[in-house]
This record gives sequence, structure tokens and C-alpha cells, in this order.
Amino acid sequence: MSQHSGRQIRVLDGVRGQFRDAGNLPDNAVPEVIGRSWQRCASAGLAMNRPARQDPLAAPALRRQRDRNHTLLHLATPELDLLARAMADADGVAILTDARGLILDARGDDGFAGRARRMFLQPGACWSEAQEGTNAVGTALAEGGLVEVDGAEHYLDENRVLICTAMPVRDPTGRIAGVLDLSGDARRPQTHARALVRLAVANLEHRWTMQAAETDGSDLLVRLHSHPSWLGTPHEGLLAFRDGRLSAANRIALGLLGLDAGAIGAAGWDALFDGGMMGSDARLLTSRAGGVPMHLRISRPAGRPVLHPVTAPSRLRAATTTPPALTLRGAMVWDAASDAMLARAIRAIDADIPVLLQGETGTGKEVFVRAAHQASTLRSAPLVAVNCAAIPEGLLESELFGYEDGAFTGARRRGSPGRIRQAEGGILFLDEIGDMALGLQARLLRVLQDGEVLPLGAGRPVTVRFRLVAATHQDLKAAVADGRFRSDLYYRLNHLSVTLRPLRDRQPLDAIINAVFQATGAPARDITLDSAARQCLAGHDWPGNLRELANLLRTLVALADDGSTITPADLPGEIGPARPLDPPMPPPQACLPQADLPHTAPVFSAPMSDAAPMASLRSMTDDALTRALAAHDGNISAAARALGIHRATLHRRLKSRQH
Ligand SMILES: Nc1ncnc2c1ncn2[C@@H]1O[C@H](COP(=O)(O)OP(=O)(O)OP(=O)(O)O)[C@@H](O)[C@H]1O
Repeated sequence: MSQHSGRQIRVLDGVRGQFRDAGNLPDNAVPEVIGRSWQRCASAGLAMNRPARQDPLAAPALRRQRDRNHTLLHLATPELDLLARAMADADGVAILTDARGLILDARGDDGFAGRARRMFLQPGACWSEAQEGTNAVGTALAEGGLVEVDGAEHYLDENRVLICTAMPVRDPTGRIAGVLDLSGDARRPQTHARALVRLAVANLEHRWTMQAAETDGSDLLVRLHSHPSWLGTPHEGLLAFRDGRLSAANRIALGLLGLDAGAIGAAGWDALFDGGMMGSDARLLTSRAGGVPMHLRISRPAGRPVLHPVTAPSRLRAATTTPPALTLRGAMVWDAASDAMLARAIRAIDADIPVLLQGETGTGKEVFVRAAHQASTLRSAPLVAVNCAAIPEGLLESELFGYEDGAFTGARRRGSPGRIRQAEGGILFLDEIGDMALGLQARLLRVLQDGEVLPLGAGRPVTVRFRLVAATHQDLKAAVADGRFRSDLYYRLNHLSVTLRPLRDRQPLDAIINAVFQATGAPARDITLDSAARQCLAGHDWPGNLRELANLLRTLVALADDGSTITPADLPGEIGPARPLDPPMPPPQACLPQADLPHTAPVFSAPMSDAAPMASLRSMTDDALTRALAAHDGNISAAARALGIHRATLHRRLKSRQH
């Protein structure tokens, strides 16, 4: 029931009249927050007797807004349900809006629902202050805190029948992401609305911060409160740190430490606490702001893959000037730069922003997408990968868009939903998008614009909702310039662009090699890589990037005996030891027929420089043989050993040269 007595209502009516007619607002006539809001509405030229004008968003536009706020909607569902249940007997609805006051979801009492719709308390309606005057949602957004607006405190006459309590929801970076609101009939009791909304927002923000800590690469989670018994409850403060810097926090933590949202992403540990970061997981530290003693519980974010810092064996470390920040997750190696790109991609995916991955073959684009999917809020939704280059052009259309029963000869009975619809609610990963034919690009663009897919042979389009990640090894910008790729599709895909660098540009390469080597499981079998072999590997150009490196090391380790050391002799020809040759010469093993080359041939290898004259295959081979023989004083066995080929093969080669 309205908190106002009959007498108060009459007084309030008088105050409204005075404000409307003369712009006068006596002191303490209405709560300060209401007074400020009325003044804002009047300054914006809003008349109190203006009819509430709403033009709720049509379904497709609303769907786009809901998709854009997917994380908020997803996380707020339990709170909305609980609030709706609490309103079951109170003629009310629980409402979630976005950061502008647009209603994304409304749940509640069936009896009130019809009236709520007539009052525009329905998805698609906007309850900003500019739209609806003083109201709990809009005013909570304007004020940044919990607001209750009771009956005649509403600015527009038409809204006086409502009593509403709303509080903004902040995301883990402290930004207002939306509002939770309880709205009902002003004549009915709305008991404990403030406490319920406050509790719901605290729960939601707690969950959101925990999720961020688990998924955004944070390495430390701190629970804190001035009283230890609050630890472990939704009312504890939560701080997440990445590389010693505050990366996420809930509102309670900011409040306890006297910080504002600007500290997130900026403040280091030392700016917050009087005491080191390391130590026992339960401690009492003094906050720098206010000097209040805080009880802290420090842990790794749960659900975060266990990170083993990769340390190079001492002899490798000696050669590395700066210790590389590499981590192993499963068998995958991540450096700080890829980690940062991953964190941005996860945020983009969560916010329904398309991600475009570029990088040479084997740089790990698919591995990256799978890691991003696992760490996103969509981890339990499907990730559907389609390699646009691997499917013949004629089949790609039906593969992507699906088809109805009997749409074409050879079509499966009962049709096929197509890969796009299989990705419903999850991520569609279009690999090698640069290879997609222009006609299909146009169809894909329509799907992205309309949120609908028209299967082959179907009369009606089907609504689809998915996040998009596209990847290519091609220079898409150049493809657009050449007319091979549609510019409108390019801009549609390229909201967040992530470029994975080729291995040859990633430094320090020897540390990456070492990390990938560790990931093969070699240490467990006491297999080591000697420094000469490591030098050969670090000197290679790695045109196949991480794929080539990982495959090679896995093969070497699989073939090695437990406790053995891998040396240059074990490496394939093109990676074997580089010898100072003057003048530089192309790799001779490339000249020898494959059958002559043992898999692990230790042979001369010098990168073919661009300036090197293109010698014929035979002359390059001859050159290599001559040099090997000269270097070993004509000793065939030694030259063959150096070339990594069998003595008999060298004999055969020399013989054939004489003819
Ligand atoms: N971060 C990583 N750490 C270790 N190995 C990796 C990593 N990323 C990729 N690899 C290795 O490279 C292989 C190829 O990765 P992926 O398929 O993701 O490359 P890609 O860029 O998508 O290649 P393509 O463009 O040819 O499809 C993986 O199977 C794995 O062996």
C-alpha cells in the first residue's frame, strides 16, 4: 500500500498543484530525490498532465536489445523469478531494464499483468526520466542508487496509480548495466520492497563479479568485509586482480574501501591495502582508504583453468633476458598478449559483438575461439564451427541455411535445420570466411541484419539468435578492395578485430618453444631438448606456425625414449643445424628426393634468402654434396653423416653426378 496516509496524499496533491502552476517546491514537501527529479523534468519541459506516450519496441528491435544485454538477462533470471514470486500476492511485477530504462523482461502477478501492460510496464517500453518523468526506474538511473516512487510522487499524473522501487545494477567494471524494479498498484501493500530489491541486486552483482573473475583472466579473487561473518555471503565485498591490478569489483567492495568505479582497471594492490598481496589466504589487512581493518579471504578464481607458470629450465633461462609471461592451459600455451586478446574477445562475445579473427594458418584461431567459448557466458550453449573453405561452394548454402524436406535432389528427408540454426543461443564460428562466394556473402549478410534465416525450399523465414565469430587467414581488407569480399559484410563482421601473430614474430621464441615442449608431457618422461636443438628450432621460420611447432614437438617426444635428450640429429632436415656457410646457400635437403632423406636428417640448413639466386634443384644438390665432402676431407661416411643421409645414398648421388 502507498506509504502515504490519506492526509499525506492530500498534502502531496497540493504540492503537485503548486509545483505545476507556479514551479514552487517548498522545503521537505517531497523527499529530496523526488524534488531533484521533478526539477529535472520541469527543466526538460515535461508537463505533469502530459499523457504517458509509449511506443514499445517491435519484436525484432526488442530481440536485438535483449541480445545486446544477454549477460544481464541471463544472470538476472533467478532474481526476477524470486522477485516475481515475492510479488505474487501484491498486484505487482518484477522488471529488468537496460541501462537506458528499456524494459527487457517483466514477470509477475497474472492479475496485475494486464493492467501493467496497459500502463506500459511491458518489455519494449522505455521508463527513462525523459520518457516517463519521475519514476523509480528512470530516477534510479539518474541518481545512480535505490529509489522508491510512491503514487503522487510520480511526475506524470497518469503514473500516480503506481508504487515502484528500483535500483541500478552495476557490472563488474562498475558501470550501470540496467535496473531491477518492483512495480505495483499504489493501493496495495508493497512490503519490504526496498529490502527485496537491494538483496536481489546484491546477489546479481555478486554472481556477475564472480563470473567475471573466472572468465576475464583474473588471477586472484579477494573476498573482504570488516566483519568476518559476512565473508562467503552475497554481501561480502569481491575484488578480482589481474597482474596485480584491480580488474573487477562489486559495489559492496568499492563501498567498503571507499573507492569509485574509476579504481577498476587502474588501482594496484598497494593502493588499496597496507600489506602485501601474498601470504596466507585468510588475513586481516588495513584498507588504505579510511584505515579500516578488513578481513580478507584470498583465493584463485574458481572454475579458472589451473595455470602453471611456465619456467624455462635454467640453461634456457640463461639465454632469455626477460622472463616470458607464459601459461599452460591443458596443452595450450598462452602468452600475455594472447591472454589480453582472449579477455577482450570474451567480453565482446558476451556483449554480442561480432569478433573477426585474422592470422596465418596454424596461428591458433580455432583454439582461440574454443577457449573464448569456454570462458564466455555461453559455455554451455553450442559452438558450431563451419569451415567455409572445406565445403564445396554448392553445398555450403544448404549446410549453412538448412533446407526443407525435398528442397533439392539428394536432400535428406525431413530437411535439415542448417548450421546457423544449430548455433541457436550459442556461437557460430565461420572459419575461412574469406573463401565464401559473393552470393553466399549476401545471404549471410541478410541473416545478420534481420536475425532470420530462410532455409532452401521454405516459405517462411525462421528467427535465429547467435553470436558470430569469423576467422580468415586472408587479408580481408585487400579482398574488399579487390571486390572479392563485400564491404558491408566486412564491416558487419569486423567489430572487434583480433590478429594472431605468426610464430616468427612472437618473442621470445625459445620460451614459446620450451612451453610447447613442456605441454607435450616431455618433463613427465624426463625427456629434454638440448640447447643445440633448441637453437635450430628457434632459427626456423615456422610457416605452419603453432600447428607446425606443436606437431613436430609431439612427434619428437612420442618417438623419444624416456630419459633421453632430443638433439639436432633428431630434427627433420629443414630444421636441422644451421652451419655458417659462405656464401649462404639454400637448404640442400630440399633438393634431395624425399625417399633419400631420413626423417631426422641432420643436414646443412641455411634459410633461402630472397636474394639467393634460384639455382636448379640438381645444382643445389651438387653444391651441398661438394661442400659436405670438402668439409670432411673427402670422407664419404663423415659427409653422409653430416648430410644426414645414408653412405650408400651419397655414393649413388656422386655416381649419378658423373653421368
Ligand atoms: N595456444 C596454443 N598452444 C599450443 N598449441 C597451439 C596453440 N594454438 C594452436 N596450437 C596448435 O596448432 C594447431 C592448429 O590450431 P588452429 O586449428 O587453431 O589454427 P588455425 O589458425 O585455426 O589454422 P587454420 O587457419 O589452418 O585453420 C592446434 O591443433 C594446436 O596443435
